[in-house]
Amino acid sequence: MSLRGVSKDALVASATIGLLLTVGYYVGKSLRMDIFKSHSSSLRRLCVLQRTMEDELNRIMVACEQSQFMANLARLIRAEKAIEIGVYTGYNALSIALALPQDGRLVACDVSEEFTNIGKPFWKEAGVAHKVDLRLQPALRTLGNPPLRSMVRRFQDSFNSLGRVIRPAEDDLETKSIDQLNKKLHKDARISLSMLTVGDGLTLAFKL
Ligand SMILES: C[S@@+](CC[C@H](N)C(=O)[O-])C[C@H]1O[C@@H](n2cnc3c(N)ncnc32)[C@H](O)[C@@H]1O
Repeated sequence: MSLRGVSKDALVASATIGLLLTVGYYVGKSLRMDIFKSHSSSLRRLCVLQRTMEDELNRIMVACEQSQFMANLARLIRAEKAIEIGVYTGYNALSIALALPQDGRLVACDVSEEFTNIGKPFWKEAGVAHKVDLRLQPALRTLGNPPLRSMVRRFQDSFNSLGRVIRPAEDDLETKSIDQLNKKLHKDARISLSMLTVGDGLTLAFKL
């Protein structure tokens, strides 16, 4: 049989090719969108990194591999809420916010508008600004808020302070505080503890 001189086989073949091309177009489009999204978030992180490197205090920034690891942990436990204590230019805040779901929430605590203003525009560009609840006041005040206390299930903190914590100097209050925290955590039977020598040190404390 033929339709206006075109054979049935030719019609089936052209319809199949048309279908394949349409499916291919949409699959390709969605793959390109995923690749674009992932490139775009890496690019935003790079922008924050670049801007941070221009700051004279840049050595206080989180190590990139530490931030990447924490963001992957957040993905692994499917975290929906997180707290960043000490935002600086917001590199880690951006990594964690990207790892949270669209309706996730990151309470970001810092005392410096000057520091946080450096990275803030990139949270917006990366499409995660709506997840970040920046609180510009001492973190103790923010965390004293009861609803936030219940958010603290698992937490990370820097523990090593560039190795000084092994033998803190008498007048080094900051390092002594980290040393005391480590000792306290070590004795705490309510948590399972893990310490990693990544960046300036990473303590993982999982509430049992
Ligand atoms: C080591 S940096 C944080 C690095 C940051 N997490 C990152 O992604 O690069 C410490 C930050 O803690 C902030 N800070 C110091 N005292 C604070 C306090 N009492 N409450 C909240 N933030 C504080 C400082 O302004 C600084 O930005």
